[in-house]
Amino acid sequence: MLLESSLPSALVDGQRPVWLLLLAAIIYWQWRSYRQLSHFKGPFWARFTNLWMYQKVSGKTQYRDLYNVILQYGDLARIAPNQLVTGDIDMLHRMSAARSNYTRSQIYAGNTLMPETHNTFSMVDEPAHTKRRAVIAAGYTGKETEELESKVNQQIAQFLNLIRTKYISTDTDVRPLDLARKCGYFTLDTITNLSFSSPWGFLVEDKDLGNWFALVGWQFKIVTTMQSIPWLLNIVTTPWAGRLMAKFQDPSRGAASLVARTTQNVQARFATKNPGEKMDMMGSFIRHGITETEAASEAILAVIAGSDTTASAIRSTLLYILTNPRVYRKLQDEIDATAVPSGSIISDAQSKTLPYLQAVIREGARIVPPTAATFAKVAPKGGDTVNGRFIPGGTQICISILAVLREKQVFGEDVEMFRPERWITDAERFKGMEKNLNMIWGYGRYQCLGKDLAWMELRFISRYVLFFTCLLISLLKNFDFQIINPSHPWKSENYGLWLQKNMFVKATLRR
Ligand code: HEM
Repeated sequence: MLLESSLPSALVDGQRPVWLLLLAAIIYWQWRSYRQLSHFKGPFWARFTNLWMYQKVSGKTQYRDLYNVILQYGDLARIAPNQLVTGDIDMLHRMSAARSNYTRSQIYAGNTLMPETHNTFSMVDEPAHTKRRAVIAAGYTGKETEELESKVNQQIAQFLNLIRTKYISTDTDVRPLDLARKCGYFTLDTITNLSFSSPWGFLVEDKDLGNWFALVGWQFKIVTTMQSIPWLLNIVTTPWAGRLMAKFQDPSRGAASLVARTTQNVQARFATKNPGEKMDMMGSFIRHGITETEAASEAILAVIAGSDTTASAIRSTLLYILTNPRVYRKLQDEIDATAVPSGSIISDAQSKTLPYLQAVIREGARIVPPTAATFAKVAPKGGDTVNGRFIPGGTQICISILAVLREKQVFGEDVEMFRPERWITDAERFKGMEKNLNMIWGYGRYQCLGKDLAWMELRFISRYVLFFTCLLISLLKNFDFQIINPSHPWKSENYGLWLQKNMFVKATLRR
């Protein structure tokens, strides 16, 4: 009696069978979704609900939680009713290889940056993705970019100039320098210089133009949150939802300001007599047949993907150098002993005289992967059998890059420690570590297109190392840095991409 009176009236009148049927359907659906991956272990709640993943995303530590799940339950652990996680390099190759029958998951659709226009990174339609990749690939190799090195150098010079003119401290006058923010300015100016032959001027103005850095945190959060809840993702990635959201955005602030500015740059280019004439990334896209709308969406992707990842890599590496006096001293000694004019491009031969710097850069990318998103792929229709276990078709498989970069058999027992010396080893061991490290770029047909630009092999030294090397050499050669607050050196949160801020240092002149 009491129970009946506390139930909704629909349950106690004539509609009771309908409600019971609905309840039975829900229980059956839950049971079925639990059953399909019940032979994979994982956290208890993750077997029944996506809220486990949502909670980890909101906790801003998903990248580490997924690694811990693998440590506890083994590889191919279950992290949601329809999701597994892997840190096994063979599995990663299997899913992304050129002829793999795995596909991208719907999560990628959340990377749409303009309503109704997909970019390479948001395309879930495989043939469309392959076609678009072919159009833009040449622009990303850097081979069609005139004066690539000098464009990077211009920005390094600008960065050094900013520190020299505004942020040099003395014993009596401390001028805190937020390296996190300035590295972001540097990479945004560099990528816009490479894309449009004209940097946007964050460094010159020393200003967060369009409030990008101020607002990026909650914007990352919205994207990753909806990516962790499939039904929400399906709604927000529909064209009408995209149009609706665009209406509420202020084009002078945050991501919308980046979109507006990039679109203006692209429109200006298409308004010229010969839009494909300039030898920069945009010129290359146009020469390879891209339309104006497609060009805008690809340029926005290049600006966001190309700036944030690289800035994170530079910040993290710098933080680990500055907080490890032994490494800092050894590196500075190596740089001082090398006759490289500050800010200039080092030759292949010179690069070989800087083995420790290369080790530091590799170890920096290993200890804090520049991006730690899940990049989930989907098992083929008929399913797949991996190491004797059947993965039903449609299962999403996420990547734990941290598991790849913390593999003890490959990197040694001290995987949690920043120790560049591990890279100075025999060729065989180095090859194994490099194979794992290379996974920071993804693999095969989905691999990062900016890799060549960022880490292009110039035999021994890569262009990423070049990009990076020149900046690190210049910074460490010219200045001494001291973390201002060693107990809170920076604020770092992970939303797949990193949100790193407040990395205040005291910079003093060395020469
Ligand atoms: C340290 C720097 C960087 C890292 C670690 C990195 C990593 C990645 C990863 C892991 C992916 C996704 C792979 C997958 O879907 O499985 C990706 C995609 C992509 N990255 Fe990067 N990236 C970096 C820098 C850059 C730069 C500098 C640019 C542009 C100039 C760039 C442009 C792209 C593009 C366009 C894609 C989409 C490729 C596709 O969808 O086919 N990235 N990157």
